[in-house]
Amino acid sequence: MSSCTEPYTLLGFLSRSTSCDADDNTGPRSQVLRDYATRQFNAFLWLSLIAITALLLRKVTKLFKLWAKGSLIPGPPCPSFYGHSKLISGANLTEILSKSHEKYGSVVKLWLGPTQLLVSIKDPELIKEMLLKAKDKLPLTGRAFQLAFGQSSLFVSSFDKVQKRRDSLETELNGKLLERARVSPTKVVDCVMERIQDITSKGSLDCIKVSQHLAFTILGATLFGDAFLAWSKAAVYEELLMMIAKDACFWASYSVTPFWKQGFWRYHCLCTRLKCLTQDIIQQCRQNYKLFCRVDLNLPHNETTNIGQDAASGAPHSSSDVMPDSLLLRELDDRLDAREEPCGNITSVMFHGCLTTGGLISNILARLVTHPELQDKIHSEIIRVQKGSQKEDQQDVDKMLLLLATVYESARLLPAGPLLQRCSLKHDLNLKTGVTIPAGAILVVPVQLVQMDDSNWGSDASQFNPYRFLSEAHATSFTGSAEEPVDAGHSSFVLNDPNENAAFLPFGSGTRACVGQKFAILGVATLFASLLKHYEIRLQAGSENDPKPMMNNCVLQLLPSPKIVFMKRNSCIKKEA
Ligand code: HEM
Repeated sequence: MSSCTEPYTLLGFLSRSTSCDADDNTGPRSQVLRDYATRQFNAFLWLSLIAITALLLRKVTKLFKLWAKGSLIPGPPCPSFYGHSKLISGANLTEILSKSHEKYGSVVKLWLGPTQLLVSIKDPELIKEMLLKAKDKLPLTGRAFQLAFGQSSLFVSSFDKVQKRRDSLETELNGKLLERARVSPTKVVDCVMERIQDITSKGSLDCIKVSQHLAFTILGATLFGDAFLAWSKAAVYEELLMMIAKDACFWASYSVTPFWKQGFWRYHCLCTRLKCLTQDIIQQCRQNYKLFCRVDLNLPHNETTNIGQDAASGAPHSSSDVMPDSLLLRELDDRLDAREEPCGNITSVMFHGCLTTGGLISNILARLVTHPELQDKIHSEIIRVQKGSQKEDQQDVDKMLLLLATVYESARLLPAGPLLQRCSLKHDLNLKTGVTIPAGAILVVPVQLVQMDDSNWGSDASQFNPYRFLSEAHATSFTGSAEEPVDAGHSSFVLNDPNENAAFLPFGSGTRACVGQKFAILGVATLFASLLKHYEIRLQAGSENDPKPMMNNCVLQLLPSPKIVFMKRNSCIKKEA
């Protein structure tokens, strides 16, 4: 029997074709080829169909699981197919959650649509457990940062992607950078005061404006060093940051990036300019550092410092100033993944740090001007601590208990946002109470409610009372309430660690907690120690003194922002700054 009559496969057919070509005509062979192609194509279609069906089945199973597990969590019944989304879009979510928690307990669910389950937790111990176990952030947060500043390894949804960078940033922030933030406020205050004088000469000054400058300058000076204080483009950088903050959440809320909208391209252009400016300041830092090193090699130390100062366009610095900045910038700028945007991490940290720190400073300013007696006490405390201190230029804020308590209390009463948000992208979350939260559900903590709840903070929970963070040295437990104000200046009083109360959450908690907490608290306290030593801050006559918390540029702030004036201290004739 001829080999040409053997059953065919494509390989067999092709290998035999040359030998058979001579005596066969081409008709049956092309037929065979066509049949073969048809079979392969059919097989491909079948495989695709099976894969798509499996994918859909997986999605449907996941959806059924979400519905089944979601139905076990207490919450108001769904008013329509779209769940409570219509209700939420027209009203304040915190208010809705407050009512739901009152009715259904400490874990409550709301459907934001047929596929989106929101679970809110209000009990501090459960919150602590959830924030430890739920390691991912909502994709929306990651998208907002990515859209503005490109791929980075901070503020990303998945915990695995941020873990390494979080740890190294935390070490730097709580080490060298904290030391630096403790030393630089006098320079920062001087720098900001120049701008404040400029603004007051043109019009009035409000808490938000001042705090934005202060936060921006202290963070910039800490991250980029003294070169930042002499940087001519700093004002443009600050303005761009604020313009981006206005729109960041809006553009990120589109599930498909709206390339067809003109407004988006304007926003994109602002972000690109901000990234270029970040590169510019980094370049300046590096040049200063290189110049400093060159000079350092050739000259004795005293001369080195002087020449280094001249070189840095008038920015004074010393060798200890320059080194940590360069290390941190290298650390943040070092891309873990080739797709990461150069400077993406640095710009993200500046963005988050400026907005949140600015919010906290503005809140403290508003409290100080509406509580002048407290401001006087803090001023006395600053003077008293400084008298006993060896270092003239450094603020010993650890001993300024009332000042620190004021920072804690201001952060408690007005967190950066009304909700902390998390999710567990891959696994269901089993809480000790037996509640199971399905994977992919949006987990929120209504921080404003928790931080103003009588059961966590006592009957004066909604009042501004920094003394709640101070207690007598022999008192052991910290309940959060302080019936009798204590004399903070008396050495027998101690400052309570705010994190001992599980309901203190302005910096979040658990696996994705803010890595800048210690840095922000001590940095802001040091800044106020410098500011209040030289200036008295007063409410401008006729200004609003009962502002309410509202969202402004991505953070909660007291609005309308109180108008303030700065009065120089220790001068016979107090003059307005
Ligand atoms: C008053 C100032 C600040 C406030 C109120 C604040 C607040 C927060 C909050 C609420 C979170 C989310 C926490 C959670 O979900 O559990 C967060 C995350 C974060 N914060 Fe801050 N923050 C402040 C300053 C800073 C500063 C100055 C830095 C760095 C220089 C910083 C770096 C970070 C980082 C890197 C994260 C993300 C952690 C992650 O996604 O894993 N923060 N912050």
